[in-house]
Amino acid sequence: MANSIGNGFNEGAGKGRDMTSRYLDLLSDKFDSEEKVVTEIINLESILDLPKGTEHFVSDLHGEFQAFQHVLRNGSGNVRVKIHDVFKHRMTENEISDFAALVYYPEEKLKLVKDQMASKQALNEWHRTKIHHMIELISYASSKYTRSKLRKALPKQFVYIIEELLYKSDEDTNKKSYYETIVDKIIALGQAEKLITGLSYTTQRLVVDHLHVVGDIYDRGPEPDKIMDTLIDYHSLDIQWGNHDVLWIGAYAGSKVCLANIIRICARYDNLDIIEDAYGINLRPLLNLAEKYYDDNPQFHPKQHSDIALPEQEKLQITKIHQAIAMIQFKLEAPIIKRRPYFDMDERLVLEKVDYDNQKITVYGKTYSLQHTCFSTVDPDDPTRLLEEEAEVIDKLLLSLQQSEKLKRHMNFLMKKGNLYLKYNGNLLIHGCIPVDENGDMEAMEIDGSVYKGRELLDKFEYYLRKSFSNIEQTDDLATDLVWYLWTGKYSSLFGKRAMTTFERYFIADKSSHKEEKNPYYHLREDVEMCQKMLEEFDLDPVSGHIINGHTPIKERDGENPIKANGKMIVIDGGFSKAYQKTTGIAGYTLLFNSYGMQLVAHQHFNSKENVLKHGADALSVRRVVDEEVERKKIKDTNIGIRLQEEIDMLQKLMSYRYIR
Ligand SMILES: O=P(O)(O)OC[C@H]1O[C@](O)(COP(=O)(O)O)[C@@H](O)[C@@H]1O
Ligand SMILES: [Mn+2]
Repeated sequence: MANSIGNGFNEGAGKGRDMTSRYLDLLSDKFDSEEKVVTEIINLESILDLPKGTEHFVSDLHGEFQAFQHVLRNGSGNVRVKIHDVFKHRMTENEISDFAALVYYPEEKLKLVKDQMASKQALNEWHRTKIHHMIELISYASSKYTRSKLRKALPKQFVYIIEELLYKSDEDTNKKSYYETIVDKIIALGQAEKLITGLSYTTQRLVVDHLHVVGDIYDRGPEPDKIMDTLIDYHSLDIQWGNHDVLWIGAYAGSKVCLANIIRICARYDNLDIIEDAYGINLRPLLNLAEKYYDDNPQFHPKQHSDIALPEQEKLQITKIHQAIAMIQFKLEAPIIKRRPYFDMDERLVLEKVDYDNQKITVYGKTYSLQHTCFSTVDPDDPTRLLEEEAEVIDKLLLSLQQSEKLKRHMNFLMKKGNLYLKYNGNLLIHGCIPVDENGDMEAMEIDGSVYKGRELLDKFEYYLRKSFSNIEQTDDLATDLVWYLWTGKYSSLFGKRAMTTFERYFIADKSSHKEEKNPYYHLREDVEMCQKMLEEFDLDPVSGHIINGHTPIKERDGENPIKANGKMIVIDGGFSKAYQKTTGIAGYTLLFNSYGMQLVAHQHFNSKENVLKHGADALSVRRVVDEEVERKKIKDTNIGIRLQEEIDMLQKLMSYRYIR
């Protein structure tokens, strides 16, 4: 379940005492002398006193790898801030930007400079200066870390050399030429570029200690797989699943309806490459079915994501696939709704509500005409029955999906690092919401004969999601159905709306039918007391804690404020997703939480990599202080601090148990 830290030792009970001495015996294998115990205690105690590391929060990445990696490489502007701190009296703003660009994209920048330099000698000189600047920058950026932590962040092949340069002593006199020789030799041996590249990545790593991804890595954008690969390599992170992420987890875990959804969304956003090329899933059977039953249909044209128009033939093919998989999805929803009455989704039995003779539908008590229908595989007498071909196609797709090694790796990582919510350093991180009613009371949901609400309900959801993931051959058990419920159900903490109107959005012109009513959480979260109540529900301190949400794009353009309830609630979905930037008016929010407090960063737009390289780094992110710490926060005030303190307590016990008689 979501994190909680406890030492697991019960001093009072006899059994606990046995456990403790067994643990201490084990511990004494590692710390087999008094000196080793003492050294470790001193080491841990001094770590507790260091300033807390910087946490970096991002959310709603939606497959936008380029924008994401830019934010990651510049630490939401943090790299530039550090460069500015060190070099403001020695460099112009342009030089600072240029140096920042080198730190973000060292390989490309080095190549660019090499191509521009007039002579080898000039290039060597440039390398020499940059090495010195990098060492200075790293020395500053690492000042709140232990030496051992810094060592882990250094490029392996150069650790010894860099440490010599970092911990210079006696520079003015005896060793001056020694340090100069080191740098000269690096250049002479052709290692300068490698070293500068390594130092750049070290800097990127030092400015952010820990990353939180508050959900929605997948869907809409073109490269979620590259985001996943980047996250897998990242030094320290956690993930709070978004509704789109659980849709992918659900598909991998055996939910055919989740699978139909992910393919439908990929078709809708012209991203079928993710399915076919990135994950190697064979779409041929689906294409054959689509060609047989469907034609052009403007409602199912893919959304363009680049300025280059799609070739007509390709567009037509995607349009057909889009319809084929959407109809399979609507059919697959029906049996789940029927076998799980407590999902309370009868209104979503849409295919059964259609009047096929008159092309009309009655939903939520209102009758609408249908347009652009594509019901050629629907039997009006049994509208939700899959054709044999459709059943075969979805089975084949599932088989192919579950055999994708890359997807397996990515989904395993999502499960390993992910939770439905996370309590971290006193804050509650959650993608969507905590379902509440208009009075602000936790909403209850029945699952399998028992009723759950608030934190208990979320824990139950996570329990079933993990269960489904560990039985991927099960396709219609409760656990698998509940993963789909998390995507679209009324009391889902990830969806946060009463119903998803996908069918209406495709087939009904009247936009009032498209509206998706939000959970009252979304207006109640403006209220300080309500936020405090929710923090208490999760055993967090209502005074110092914050809730950090993603999921709902903040319409900055319309004056909406991402900082709500006096700073208790921070919503960081600003629209990495290009598809949503029109609505939000900005290009994404990120949040930084360092030892001085919390700052929200609003990114005005993400410069393309090429632009950053040619014209220097973008200075366009705007920072807003959310909360300032009265006293600088130290590691001892954090989650990690609590764990370290427990280790110290244990070592102290070991001292008296073993060594002090
Ligand atoms: O913009 P699209 O592609 O029609 O998607 C709309 C759908 O996405 C959702 O907003 C869910 O996605 P988000 O988590 O990104 O909001 C649904 O509620 C809605 O039906
Ligand atoms: Mn979302």
